[in-house]
Amino acid sequence: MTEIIIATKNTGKVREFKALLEPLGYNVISLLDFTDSIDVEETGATFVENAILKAEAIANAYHKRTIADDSGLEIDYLNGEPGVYSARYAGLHKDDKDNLNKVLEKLSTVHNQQDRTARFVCALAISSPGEATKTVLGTCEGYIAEQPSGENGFGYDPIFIVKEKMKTMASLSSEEKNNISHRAMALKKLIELIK
Ligand SMILES: O=c1[nH]c(=O)c2ncn([C@@H]3O[C@H](COP(=O)(O)OP(=O)(O)OP(=O)(O)O)[C@@H](O)[C@H]3O)c2[nH]1
Ligand SMILES: [Mg+2]
Repeated sequence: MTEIIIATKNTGKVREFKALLEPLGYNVISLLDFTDSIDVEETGATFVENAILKAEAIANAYHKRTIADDSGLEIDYLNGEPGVYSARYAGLHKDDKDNLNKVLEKLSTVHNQQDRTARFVCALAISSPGEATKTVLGTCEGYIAEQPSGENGFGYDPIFIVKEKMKTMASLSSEEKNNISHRAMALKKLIELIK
């Protein structure tokens, strides 16, 4: 089995990467498997810049092939917010519920669905010792719901209505999400690039 590090501490992401990569023969390890893992500051202005920062820092620290994911939600009415600040939108304590409530609050006067358009974006960077870093981008279009629904997924999934399904991401099964998500789209491109 080919071992690959996913440079994340986000349990939702780890679960999805395992489901997507293990059937292809990859042994997925994440920063949750290291007791001494380093924290990489996300100082980039874009998802791609942050994914590169995380992938290169972890590949250099552990001398192994590493994929990093920087992702988030872009809401058109809010000029692209929360964007790269998605994880820490309501503060550095990084609470999913507080983050999605802040979004609902900011859109509380906007009732026309056409004014609530949004997309999930996922940038992946892959860094291997001695090789140039490669990046890809995946997106998933939708709308912000007026209230949360669904129990699956993580983050903003309960308030993100997937355009293709007209259901919230959190109402989809993990198999359905992993067929259409921003992360799945990006990973498909990355696998083409590295195989
Ligand atoms: O509902 C969601 N479904 C998704 O599929 C999804 N993907 C990303 N996000 C949001 O965007 C932040 C990423 O920020 P992020 O890339 O910096 O990750 P993170 O800080 O959570 O972990 P790490 O990978 O940096 O260790 C996350 O925390 C979430 O709030 C998602 N929300
Ligand atoms: Mg982060």
